[in-house]
Amino acid sequence: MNGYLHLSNGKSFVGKLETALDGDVSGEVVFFTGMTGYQEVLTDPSYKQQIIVFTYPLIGNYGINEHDFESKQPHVQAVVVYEANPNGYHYEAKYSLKQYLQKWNIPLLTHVDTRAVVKQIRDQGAMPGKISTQPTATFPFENEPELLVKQVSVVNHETYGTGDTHVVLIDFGYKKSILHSLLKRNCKVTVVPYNTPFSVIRQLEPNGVLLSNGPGNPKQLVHELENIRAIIDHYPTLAICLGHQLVALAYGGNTKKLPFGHRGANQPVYDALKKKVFMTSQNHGYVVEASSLAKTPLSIRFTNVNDGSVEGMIHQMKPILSVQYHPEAHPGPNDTDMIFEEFLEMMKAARKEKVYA
Ligand SMILES: NC(=O)CC[C@H](N)C(=O)O
Repeated sequence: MNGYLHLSNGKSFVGKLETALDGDVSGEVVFFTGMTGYQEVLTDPSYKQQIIVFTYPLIGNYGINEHDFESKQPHVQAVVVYEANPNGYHYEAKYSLKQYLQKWNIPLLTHVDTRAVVKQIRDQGAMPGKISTQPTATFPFENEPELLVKQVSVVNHETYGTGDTHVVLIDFGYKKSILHSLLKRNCKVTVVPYNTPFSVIRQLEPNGVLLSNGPGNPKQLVHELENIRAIIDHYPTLAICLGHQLVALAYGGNTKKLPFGHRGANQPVYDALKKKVFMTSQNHGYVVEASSLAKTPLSIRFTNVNDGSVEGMIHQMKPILSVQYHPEAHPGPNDTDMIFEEFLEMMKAARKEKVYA
């Protein structure tokens, strides 16, 4: 049956609705440019409430397996592709793309002119949209403003691994591969809810803290900034994506929305420390405003080569490292794996000096 993607600027695109739709589905329409990695994208909690348009025209070739999930369930609101492979040609494939989405009641709209959709978003920015069986849509769309992080963060503490370096991972919607990047480096990790007070973190006696990625506008978390500031002031910190944006806000910097975001696996980033360009995996719609950092103790270390935006910061005095991109690289190139090594070094140095006990 026909289905429609309606954008809030009034443009509509027809396609074939492959899954059942109980009522219209709304979300922010964003695009992902990677040729592979759709399973990680579907299950990354940072995509919560977003309608994802894949720019590569054939998605689903290798199906969905049991290992590459970034969380226990998909978080995207709906999926728009040109062609969805009805099979999954891989010995580990457990479901086809359609079967997997059907299982979770997530709409799949195929045979949409995805190039035309992306042109709209690139010209006018990521915007609200709706998947519907009706050829016309009513405006305005009722959308968002609830706190998305609350919906994806853990409720209780969860402990993983038995390693000798203890990291508290503050969960704003973490990807499993971030946890795995720590576990494979002999860390013990305690995952805690996004709003865990500093006093509770202190009782856990971590060697370092990791502020995770997560969905939504970082400014939705203004009420948490004082607590986040107290935590990162006391422990070696690695902050990824939403976590990085929160570090900037906690020190008095500002964030703003990018016109159409960075979502893909080949975003070039310049490292001013190593004087090298790395290819990175990314998924974000907001960004730290470079000029807002002038009055903070933070300096820019990484910059996006395409648009010059801030991709990572270091604190001038404290062991705090933050990156806008995804060093865990799922999906994506492993160029920036060294970020986790640097985090381990920061924790080791702090232990030696006994600065942060
Ligand atoms: N992956 C993330 O953590 C995304 C951060 C934030 N939600 C953004 O879109 O910018």
